[in-house]
Amino acid sequence: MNTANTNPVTLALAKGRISEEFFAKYSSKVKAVNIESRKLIYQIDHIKVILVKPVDVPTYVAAGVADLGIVGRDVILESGKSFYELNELDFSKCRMSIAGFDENINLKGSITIATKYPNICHMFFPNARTIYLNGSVELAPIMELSDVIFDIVETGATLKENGLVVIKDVIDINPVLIANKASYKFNRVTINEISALFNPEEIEVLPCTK
Ligand SMILES: Nc1ncnc2c1ncn2[C@@H]1O[C@H](COP(=O)(O)OP(=O)(O)OP(=O)(O)O)[C@@H](O)[C@H]1O
Ligand SMILES: O=P(O)(O)OC[C@H]1O[C@H](OP(=O)(O)OP(=O)(O)O)[C@H](O)[C@@H]1O
Repeated sequence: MNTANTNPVTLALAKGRISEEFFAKYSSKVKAVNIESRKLIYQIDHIKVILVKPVDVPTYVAAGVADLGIVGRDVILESGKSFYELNELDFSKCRMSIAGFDENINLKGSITIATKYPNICHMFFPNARTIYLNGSVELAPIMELSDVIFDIVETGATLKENGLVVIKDVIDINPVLIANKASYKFNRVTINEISALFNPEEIEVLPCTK
Protein backbone atom coordinates (compact mmCIF):
# COMPACT_ATOMS: atom_id res chain seq x y z
CA MET A 1 0.00 0.00 0.00
CA ASN A 2 2.02 2.93 -1.19
CA THR A 3 1.53 6.35 0.34
CA ALA A 4 3.89 9.33 0.31
CA ASN A 5 3.95 9.43 4.10
CA THR A 6 5.37 6.38 5.86
CA ASN A 7 4.51 6.78 9.55
CA PRO A 8 3.77 3.32 10.97
CA VAL A 9 0.06 2.62 11.40
CA THR A 10 -1.78 -0.38 12.85
CA LEU A 11 -5.10 -1.44 11.30
CA ALA A 12 -7.46 -3.88 13.08
CA LEU A 13 -9.38 -5.77 10.38
CA ALA A 14 -12.51 -7.76 11.34
CA LYS A 15 -11.66 -11.41 10.87
CA GLY A 16 -14.09 -13.67 8.99
CA ARG A 17 -16.54 -12.47 6.37
CA ILE A 18 -15.19 -8.90 6.28
CA SER A 19 -11.49 -9.82 6.04
CA GLU A 20 -12.26 -12.50 3.43
CA GLU A 21 -14.31 -10.11 1.30
CA PHE A 22 -11.74 -7.34 1.84
CA PHE A 23 -8.93 -9.55 0.50
CA ALA A 24 -11.16 -10.84 -2.32
CA LYS A 25 -12.11 -7.33 -3.36
CA TYR A 26 -8.47 -6.26 -3.43
CA SER A 27 -7.21 -9.56 -4.84
CA SER A 28 -5.57 -8.08 -7.92
CA LYS A 29 -3.36 -5.94 -5.68
CA VAL A 30 -2.97 -8.19 -2.64
CA LYS A 31 -0.41 -10.96 -2.40
CA ALA A 32 0.93 -13.41 0.18
CA VAL A 33 -2.24 -13.67 2.25
CA ASN A 34 -3.40 -17.22 2.78
CA ILE A 35 -6.99 -16.96 4.01
CA GLU A 36 -6.68 -20.50 5.43
CA SER A 37 -3.66 -19.48 7.48
CA ARG A 38 -3.87 -19.00 11.26
CA LYS A 39 -1.53 -16.01 10.95
CA LEU A 40 -2.95 -12.89 12.62
CA ILE A 41 -0.49 -10.16 11.65
CA TYR A 42 0.47 -8.96 8.16
CA GLN A 43 2.59 -6.03 7.06
CA ILE A 44 1.35 -3.89 4.15
CA ASP A 45 4.28 -1.53 3.65
CA HIS A 46 4.11 0.75 6.70
CA ILE A 47 0.70 -0.60 7.76
CA LYS A 48 0.51 -3.48 10.22
CA VAL A 49 -2.77 -5.34 9.69
CA ILE A 50 -4.01 -7.36 12.66
CA LEU A 51 -6.91 -9.80 12.22
CA VAL A 52 -9.31 -9.38 15.11
CA LYS A 53 -12.72 -10.87 16.02
CA PRO A 54 -15.28 -8.36 14.69
CA VAL A 55 -16.68 -7.55 18.14
CA ASP A 56 -13.16 -6.79 19.42
CA VAL A 57 -12.22 -4.25 16.70
CA PRO A 58 -13.79 -1.30 18.61
CA THR A 59 -11.85 -2.30 21.74
CA TYR A 60 -8.49 -2.24 19.92
CA VAL A 61 -9.23 1.07 18.21
CA ALA A 62 -10.72 2.78 21.28
CA ALA A 63 -7.65 1.76 23.30
CA GLY A 64 -5.37 3.23 20.62
CA VAL A 65 -3.57 -0.11 20.26
CA ALA A 66 -4.82 0.03 16.67
CA ASP A 67 -4.90 3.41 14.96
CA LEU A 68 -7.47 2.25 12.40
CA GLY A 69 -10.15 -0.42 12.20
CA ILE A 70 -12.40 -1.96 9.58
CA VAL A 71 -15.61 -3.47 10.95
CA GLY A 72 -19.33 -3.49 10.22
CA ARG A 73 -21.46 -0.55 11.29
CA ASP A 74 -23.56 -3.04 13.26
CA VAL A 75 -20.60 -3.79 15.53
CA ILE A 76 -19.67 -0.10 15.81
CA LEU A 77 -23.17 0.93 16.86
CA GLU A 78 -23.54 -1.92 19.29
CA SER A 79 -20.18 -1.09 20.93
CA GLY A 80 -21.28 2.48 21.75
CA LYS A 81 -17.62 3.50 21.51
CA SER A 82 -16.51 6.73 19.90
CA PHE A 83 -14.25 6.98 16.84
CA TYR A 84 -13.78 9.00 13.72
CA GLU A 85 -15.52 7.33 10.77
CA LEU A 86 -13.42 7.87 7.65
CA ASN A 87 -14.89 5.71 4.85
CA GLU A 88 -17.86 3.47 4.27
CA LEU A 89 -16.53 0.52 2.28
CA ASP A 90 -18.27 -1.06 -0.64
CA PHE A 91 -18.43 -4.79 0.19
CA SER A 92 -20.03 -7.10 2.81
CA LYS A 93 -23.20 -5.04 2.63
CA CYS A 94 -26.29 -6.09 4.51
CA ARG A 95 -29.10 -4.54 6.51
CA MET A 96 -30.59 -4.89 9.96
CA SER A 97 -34.27 -5.68 10.02
CA ILE A 98 -37.14 -6.71 12.23
CA ALA A 99 -38.52 -10.06 11.10
CA GLY A 100 -41.18 -12.44 12.30
CA PHE A 101 -44.47 -14.02 11.31
CA ASP A 102 -46.95 -11.16 11.81
CA GLU A 103 -46.37 -8.24 9.43
CA ASN A 104 -49.00 -6.19 11.30
CA ILE A 105 -47.42 -6.40 14.75
CA ASN A 106 -47.17 -3.03 16.55
CA LEU A 107 -43.42 -2.38 16.76
CA LYS A 108 -44.00 0.58 19.09
CA GLY A 109 -45.76 -1.66 21.59
CA SER A 110 -44.33 -3.74 24.43
CA ILE A 111 -43.17 -6.61 22.24
CA THR A 112 -40.32 -9.06 22.84
CA ILE A 113 -37.40 -8.93 20.39
CA ALA A 114 -34.65 -11.54 20.24
CA THR A 115 -31.35 -10.17 19.00
CA LYS A 116 -27.57 -10.34 19.05
CA TYR A 117 -27.68 -6.51 19.13
CA PRO A 118 -29.57 -5.36 22.28
CA ASN A 119 -28.07 -1.86 22.34
CA ILE A 120 -29.01 -1.00 18.76
CA CYS A 121 -32.38 -2.62 19.29
CA HIS A 122 -33.02 -0.39 22.30
CA MET A 123 -32.07 2.71 20.26
CA PHE A 124 -34.77 1.99 17.70
CA PHE A 125 -37.35 0.16 19.84
CA PRO A 126 -37.14 1.62 23.35
CA ASN A 127 -40.46 0.11 24.47
CA ALA A 128 -39.51 -3.43 23.56
CA ARG A 129 -38.13 -6.11 25.85
CA THR A 130 -34.99 -7.58 24.32
CA ILE A 131 -33.69 -11.09 24.72
CA TYR A 132 -30.01 -11.53 23.90
CA LEU A 133 -29.07 -14.49 21.71
CA ASN A 134 -25.63 -15.20 20.29
CA GLY A 135 -26.73 -16.72 16.97
CA SER A 136 -29.42 -18.63 15.08
CA VAL A 137 -31.70 -15.81 16.19
CA GLU A 138 -34.38 -16.93 13.70
CA LEU A 139 -35.23 -19.78 16.08
CA ALA A 140 -36.62 -17.43 18.73
CA PRO A 141 -40.06 -16.63 17.24
CA ILE A 142 -40.37 -20.19 15.93
CA MET A 143 -39.84 -21.51 19.47
CA GLU A 144 -42.04 -18.72 20.92
CA LEU A 145 -39.14 -17.24 22.86
CA SER A 146 -39.88 -13.84 21.28
CA ASP A 147 -42.45 -12.10 19.09
CA VAL A 148 -39.92 -10.98 16.49
CA ILE A 149 -36.18 -10.80 15.85
CA PHE A 150 -33.85 -7.90 15.10
CA ASP A 151 -31.00 -9.26 13.00
CA ILE A 152 -28.83 -8.98 9.91
CA VAL A 153 -30.46 -9.75 6.59
CA GLU A 154 -28.38 -10.13 3.46
CA THR A 155 -29.98 -12.38 0.84
CA GLY A 156 -33.06 -13.13 2.96
CA ALA A 157 -32.47 -16.87 2.51
CA THR A 158 -32.24 -17.63 6.25
CA LEU A 159 -35.55 -15.90 6.93
CA LYS A 160 -37.23 -17.61 3.99
CA GLU A 161 -35.99 -21.07 4.90
CA ASN A 162 -37.38 -20.59 8.39
CA GLY A 163 -40.75 -19.19 7.31
CA LEU A 164 -40.12 -15.64 8.57
CA VAL A 165 -40.65 -12.36 6.72
CA VAL A 166 -39.11 -8.91 7.00
CA ILE A 167 -41.49 -6.66 8.91
CA LYS A 168 -39.34 -3.53 8.86
CA ASP A 169 -35.91 -2.68 7.43
CA VAL A 170 -34.20 -0.55 10.06
CA ILE A 171 -30.66 0.34 8.96
CA ASP A 172 -28.22 -0.32 6.09
CA ILE A 173 -24.88 -1.81 7.13
CA ASN A 174 -21.46 -1.50 5.47
CA PRO A 175 -17.96 -2.03 6.79
CA VAL A 176 -16.55 1.29 8.00
CA LEU A 177 -12.96 2.49 8.23
CA ILE A 178 -12.66 3.98 11.73
CA ALA A 179 -9.82 5.88 13.38
CA ASN A 180 -8.75 6.35 16.97
CA LYS A 181 -9.25 10.06 17.70
CA ALA A 182 -5.77 10.70 19.13
CA SER A 183 -4.11 8.71 16.32
CA TYR A 184 -5.99 10.78 13.79
CA LYS A 185 -4.94 14.01 15.47
CA PHE A 186 -1.24 13.13 15.52
CA ASN A 187 -1.06 11.12 12.28
CA ARG A 188 -3.65 12.88 10.16
CA VAL A 189 -1.66 13.03 6.90
CA THR A 190 -0.80 9.33 6.84
CA ILE A 191 -4.29 8.27 7.90
CA ASN A 192 -5.94 10.49 5.30
CA GLU A 193 -3.70 8.95 2.64
CA ILE A 194 -4.69 5.46 3.75
CA SER A 195 -8.35 6.43 3.80
CA ALA A 196 -8.05 7.73 0.23
CA LEU A 197 -6.41 4.46 -0.85
CA PHE A 198 -9.52 2.44 -0.04
CA ASN A 199 -11.30 3.78 -3.06
CA PRO A 200 -8.74 3.49 -5.88
CA GLU A 201 -7.30 0.33 -4.25
CA GLU A 202 -3.54 0.24 -4.35
CA ILE A 203 -2.75 -2.45 -1.80
CA GLU A 204 0.14 -4.88 -1.54
CA VAL A 205 0.10 -7.30 1.39
CA LEU A 206 3.32 -8.96 2.57
CA PRO A 207 3.74 -11.35 5.51
CA CYS A 208 4.86 -9.59 8.68
CA THR A 209 8.40 -10.55 9.64
CA LYS A 210 8.24 -9.26 13.24
N1 LIG B 1 -25.18 -12.27 5.88
C1 LIG B 1 -24.45 -11.69 6.84
N2 LIG B 1 -24.50 -12.19 8.09
C2 LIG B 1 -23.74 -11.66 9.08
N3 LIG B 1 -22.92 -10.59 8.91
C3 LIG B 1 -22.85 -10.05 7.68
C4 LIG B 1 -23.62 -10.58 6.59
N4 LIG B 1 -23.32 -9.85 5.50
C5 LIG B 1 -22.44 -8.93 5.88
N5 LIG B 1 -22.15 -9.02 7.20
C6 LIG B 1 -21.18 -8.20 7.95
O1 LIG B 1 -20.17 -9.10 8.39
C7 LIG B 1 -19.98 -9.00 9.80
C8 LIG B 1 -19.95 -10.37 10.44
O2 LIG B 1 -18.96 -11.15 9.89
P1 LIG B 1 -18.85 -12.66 10.33
O3 LIG B 1 -20.13 -13.36 10.03
O4 LIG B 1 -17.57 -13.18 9.79
O5 LIG B 1 -18.64 -12.52 11.90
P2 LIG B 1 -19.46 -13.11 13.10
O6 LIG B 1 -19.81 -14.53 12.80
O7 LIG B 1 -20.55 -12.16 13.45
O8 LIG B 1 -18.37 -13.01 14.21
P3 LIG B 1 -17.78 -14.10 15.13
O9 LIG B 1 -16.95 -14.99 14.24
O10 LIG B 1 -16.98 -13.31 16.09
O11 LIG B 1 -19.00 -14.77 15.73
C9 LIG B 1 -21.15 -8.26 10.37
O12 LIG B 1 -20.71 -7.45 11.44
C10 LIG B 1 -21.72 -7.48 9.20
O13 LIG B 1 -21.24 -6.15 9.23
O1 LIG C 1 -30.06 -12.99 4.70
P1 LIG C 1 -29.01 -14.07 4.71
O2 LIG C 1 -28.12 -14.02 3.51
O3 LIG C 1 -29.60 -15.43 4.93
O4 LIG C 1 -28.02 -13.76 5.93
C1 LIG C 1 -28.49 -13.48 7.22
C2 LIG C 1 -28.07 -14.51 8.21
O5 LIG C 1 -26.63 -14.48 8.32
C3 LIG C 1 -26.26 -14.18 9.67
O6 LIG C 1 -26.06 -15.34 10.40
P2 LIG C 1 -24.62 -16.03 10.48
O7 LIG C 1 -24.37 -16.79 9.22
O8 LIG C 1 -23.59 -15.02 10.85
O9 LIG C 1 -24.86 -17.05 11.65
P3 LIG C 1 -25.43 -16.86 13.11
O10 LIG C 1 -26.91 -17.08 13.02
O11 LIG C 1 -24.77 -17.91 13.91
O12 LIG C 1 -25.10 -15.47 13.60
C4 LIG C 1 -27.48 -13.46 10.22
O13 LIG C 1 -27.51 -13.52 11.64
C5 LIG C 1 -28.63 -14.19 9.57
O14 LIG C 1 -28.95 -15.37 10.26
